[in-house]
Amino acid sequence: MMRAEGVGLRLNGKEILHGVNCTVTPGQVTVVMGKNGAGKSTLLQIMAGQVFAGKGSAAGGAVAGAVWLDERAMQDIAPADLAGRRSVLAQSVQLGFPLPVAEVVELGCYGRYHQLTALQRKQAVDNYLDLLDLNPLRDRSFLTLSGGEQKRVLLAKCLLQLDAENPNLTTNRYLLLDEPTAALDLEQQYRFVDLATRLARERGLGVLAVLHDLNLAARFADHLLFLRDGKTVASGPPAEVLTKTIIQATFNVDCLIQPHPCFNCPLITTLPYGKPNIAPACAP
Ligand SMILES: Nc1ncnc2c1ncn2[C@@H]1O[C@H](COP(=O)(O)OP(=O)(O)OP(=O)(O)O)[C@@H](O)[C@H]1O
Repeated sequence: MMRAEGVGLRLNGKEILHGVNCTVTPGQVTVVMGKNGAGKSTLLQIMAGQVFAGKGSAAGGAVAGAVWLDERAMQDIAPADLAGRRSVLAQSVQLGFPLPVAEVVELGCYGRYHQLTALQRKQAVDNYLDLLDLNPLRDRSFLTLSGGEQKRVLLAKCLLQLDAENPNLTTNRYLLLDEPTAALDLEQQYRFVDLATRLARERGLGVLAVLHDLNLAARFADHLLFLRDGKTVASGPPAEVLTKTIIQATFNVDCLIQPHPCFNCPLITTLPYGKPNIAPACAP
């Protein structure tokens, strides 16, 4: 299990996070939601071990609290070990040179490059290119891809880093996704989250995802954490925390919550305040 306990961060006099707890369980999907600037990415970076709890952050603030990866303090885990235990899809990634797609994906096995033969590396790359429907793009420069295509390439690299499809690995592995569906078309959004969920259910990965879409979260999350201004508004299973009051307190929007007509989860329609032209049946 990956756990953040009482995580806090203050930067330039501003409280970015305060006393936040977050758990990622192998086999499950935890989704973090909140308005822009709520502290979601900061929490994900701290949980990823990119900013150490208990030590000064790169930006100068001290991180309070602790992060545990399977009961070991995050800062005690060697980078090479950490690389095989968790991978991170960042919100935005800049690549300064025109690497072909297949080579970007191959960077995922950098940590165990010399343990694999050239053929094994190629097979691993082919496998994850297939999984993400990227074969037609394999020789294209990463820099020429659309934003959504780049996201899929980077996910393939993250999954290869974890050897995510390998059923023989016994250590827990965690996939941390910061707004993975931003820039994806509707089909790809669904496929991306569906794939992450399948890897959790079938391969036992623990998934932590920052999402902005309440309905994707309602459909796929096992656990939801709502943040506002760096503080926890609510945390729990979707059935408990997807309420009008909590959504209002987190996002400042009103909403209508109905049973989903197709899936066993709620369907949330957000409603702007003060709109007189809402049909009476939808009035909050
Ligand atoms: N070095 C810094 N100094 C001051 N404030 C900072 C610094 N770095 C980040 N912040 C602030 O911390 C807050 C949380 O940022 P974070 O990126 O975690 O938000 P977020 O919830 O992921 O937002 P978004 O949905 O827009 O991606 C923001 O208000 C941001 O401006």
